[in-house]
Amino acid sequence: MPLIEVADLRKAYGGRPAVDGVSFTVEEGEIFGILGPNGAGKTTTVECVEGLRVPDSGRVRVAGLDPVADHDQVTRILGTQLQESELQAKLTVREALELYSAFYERPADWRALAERLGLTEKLTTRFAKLSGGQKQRLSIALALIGGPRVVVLDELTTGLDPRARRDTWQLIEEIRASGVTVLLVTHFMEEAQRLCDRIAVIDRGRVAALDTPSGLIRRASGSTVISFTPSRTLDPADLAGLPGTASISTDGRDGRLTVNGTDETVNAVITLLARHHITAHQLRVSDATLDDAFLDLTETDSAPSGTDLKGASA
Ligand SMILES: Nc1ncnc2c1ncn2[C@@H]1O[C@H](COP(=O)(O)OP(=O)(O)OP(=O)(O)O)[C@@H](O)[C@H]1O
Repeated sequence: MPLIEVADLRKAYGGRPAVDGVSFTVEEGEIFGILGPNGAGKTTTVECVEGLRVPDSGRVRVAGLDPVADHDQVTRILGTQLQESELQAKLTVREALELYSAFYERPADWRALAERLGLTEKLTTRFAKLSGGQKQRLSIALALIGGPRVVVLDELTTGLDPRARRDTWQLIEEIRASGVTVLLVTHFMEEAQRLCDRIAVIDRGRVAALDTPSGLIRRASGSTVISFTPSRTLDPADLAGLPGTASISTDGRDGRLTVNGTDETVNAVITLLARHHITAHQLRVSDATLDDAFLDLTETDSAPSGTDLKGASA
């Protein structure tokens, strides 16, 4: 039995569907990612899983339990991240850990959790004085304090600097290694690609694709990226007809061409260049990234380019 089951979930606000028939399952031990542009319905979906919102229709189960009807039991299985507004600014780290421990019959040892999350030095620091990364680590500690089987982490690394983000990724991997399943909502492609076993790409309230990161990349058209600066002008139309070509873009500054295609396209591009006696300067052939797949799988007007979709669209 999957640990989380969501089937044909629907939720509308004021008649406007936010989640419009979402289905997925999360197996025990997975890091399962929910990825999508702003307003796609990610938070609404996970809040239905957490029992914080009541679905209009569809089925949601956590370890076979209904998150709304069996809310108390579900909170013992599912750890949720703290919202910043939930903690008093003057509360110290130690007080927060003790307070949250008191919510559970058999809480985890908060001292060990604090040690594992690098918070031991900060036990007497007030919440308001913690850095962004420390607040996130405290939020993870509080999500784990009830000894959950699954933890929901929503936009965990948004606003963190690259080092704090990488530290948090390591923590997420350690959480999974300790046997806790992770449901991760993220805007960051690199994060999803590095951490998740499987990803549901949600777009406009629906699952646009559900696969492993590499499966999503393969599925998107143009899984091989060829880029080069031609020694003289090359008409992109000549490239468009080559086998496997999915898209072509030109950098207006230096005329560098980028072709998304297949392995077959690589050979065809090289043959074409040779035939026209054109040298390809700084020729690079690489695999497409999850970024490329994401843009291909989601509607273009809601999917700005770049790795930080939230930042890019703000
Ligand atoms: N309480 C609410 N009342 C009315 N509309 C809402 C409410 N919560 C969410 N919405 C709308 O539902 C849609 C989906 O929102 P949701 O927060 O689930 O998306 P999201 O994918 O998590 O977005 P983001 O990445 O921007 O956080 C959006 O159009 C949003 O404006």
